[in-house]
Amino acid sequence: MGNATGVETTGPFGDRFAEILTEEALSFLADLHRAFDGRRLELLALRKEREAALAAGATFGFLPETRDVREAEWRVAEPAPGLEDRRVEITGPTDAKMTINALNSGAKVWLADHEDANTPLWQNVVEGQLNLRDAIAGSLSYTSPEGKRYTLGEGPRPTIVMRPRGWHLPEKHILVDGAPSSGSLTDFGLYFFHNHLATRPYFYLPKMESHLEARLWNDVFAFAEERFGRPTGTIRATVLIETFPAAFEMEEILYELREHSAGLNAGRWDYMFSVIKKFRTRGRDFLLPDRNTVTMTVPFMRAYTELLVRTCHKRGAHAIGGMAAFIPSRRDPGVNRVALEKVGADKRREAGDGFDGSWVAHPDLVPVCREIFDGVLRDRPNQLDRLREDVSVTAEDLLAVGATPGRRTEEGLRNAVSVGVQYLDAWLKGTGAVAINNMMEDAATAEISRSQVWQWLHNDVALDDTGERVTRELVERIADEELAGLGGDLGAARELFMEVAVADDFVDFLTIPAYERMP
Ligand SMILES: CC(=O)SCCNC(=O)CCNC(=O)[C@H](O)C(C)(C)COP(=O)(O)OP(=O)(O)OC[C@H]1O[C@@H](n2cnc3c(N)ncnc32)[C@H](O)[C@@H]1OP(=O)(O)O
Ligand SMILES: O=CC(=O)O
Ligand SMILES: [Mg+2]
Repeated sequence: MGNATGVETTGPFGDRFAEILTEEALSFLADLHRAFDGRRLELLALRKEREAALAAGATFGFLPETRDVREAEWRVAEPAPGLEDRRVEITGPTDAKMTINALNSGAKVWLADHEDANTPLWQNVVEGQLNLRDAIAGSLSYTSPEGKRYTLGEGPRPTIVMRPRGWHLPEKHILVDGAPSSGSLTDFGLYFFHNHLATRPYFYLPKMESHLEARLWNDVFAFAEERFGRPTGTIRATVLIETFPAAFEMEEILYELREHSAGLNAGRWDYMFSVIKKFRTRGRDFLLPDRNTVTMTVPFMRAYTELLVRTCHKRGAHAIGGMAAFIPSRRDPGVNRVALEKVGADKRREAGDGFDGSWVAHPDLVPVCREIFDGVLRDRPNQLDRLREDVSVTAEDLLAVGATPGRRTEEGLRNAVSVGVQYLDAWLKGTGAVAINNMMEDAATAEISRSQVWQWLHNDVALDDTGERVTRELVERIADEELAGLGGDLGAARELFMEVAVADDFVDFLTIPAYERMP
């Protein structure tokens, strides 16, 4: 294990961890920490201030102080090599099998996920970096417990875009000058350090809440490029617009990162979570119906994606669509047909709206996404030329949450509790993405489940079908009933779910108390 000054790494340590945690790599992480962690913590404190203002009655709007940025003429950097054509992007965690399957999937891009689809178990953090490094070197292979052998195929491989953790998460196994380091800087720093010469260092940036947070990432990138003598713009980043406040700062976020920008992505699941979270105490104007009925065509979601495409194309940036959660099945043709239909409809809407490409959760969904985008793009690599000047979205349109049609039902509540607990059980055991009821569940979708329960409970909601009030007792009773049929010991996951779904204090991210429970 490397021995950089002021850095302490704490176990457990696997066989090849020393190949990632070298003295030089840890010393780079320490430099990043010393240069940027103070600002990270200040920006997290600013989030709290904004949230307190919202609770006191404030709202979101386009910022008066950045009007100049919105009105000036500027464009982001030209699309970087390997990112010109992003018509189909597969996402997934970085364990060896998924890494190989994603790289053999035929997608144009692989989002290598250390975020929503990953439990940041120390082993996952370091082994993920090993797998990425080995995959980039072409040497990654894997044999499953059943004896199936996995190797990288000969065909063209997707461009790798790595997604580090969000600014809010610490990495408690790396202490710098006695303080836990940042999960974002750890994931970014290790990936950049080990791979910037072997491949193009591209990133997806999650869960940002302001252009000041984008400025911090931009400064981190400039620091890394300068430190290793790489030209400006070597690093590229696609920002997920997946928080409510960020939707009001899309132009500013692109502007801050303009030399490093690779566009924006519509991260629908965290966006929905953020909408619930930010206005959770503000009563009926922000109350959403059952999660599964909030589709991408309800007014406030439509406003957000339309504005995203228009904003990106005005600035020469790619607009990338999000994740339809339906998972295909190789065993059940009925489930498979429904997934292909639902995902197909979602991708058709995105391609028609001007998105340049979109996400899929599973290799069997790559063809449907590709065919739909092929049909719209034809021989063009993207549709940056579709300016969508017909789109006009106001702050009121983005805020029109209360206009969402639908009902709050007992079935919706049961689904939130059951799926939420099952997901947390998987997360605590080290798996950050799972299929439950043929739907992809990850940290973002679980956040919706638990925050929706919290919101209904704390806004005195009566269910539309039964008339029953949502109380702690009802949620506990539903948990008893739903979990009884599932088997296994779900006690730890249930306790965590109750902490984040019914306690009076709203926990910012469920991954924070969940991470505290990890070794
Ligand atoms: C809100 C957001 O942030 S969305 C982005 C984050 N979320 C994700 O990335 C989720 C990605 N998807 C997944 O993790 C998986 O598809 C799951 C967990 C939902 C379902 O996975 P499984 O239960 O393994 O599905 P299934 O059994 O149908 O998989 C069939 C094969 O495809 C592989 N596979 C499935 N999804 C993926 C993927 N995303 N990447 C690579 N390979 C995959 C499986 O490893 C399996 O391979 P095998 O036949 O060699 O064993
Ligand atoms: O990260 C994507 C999302 O939808 O959340
Ligand atoms: Mg997300």
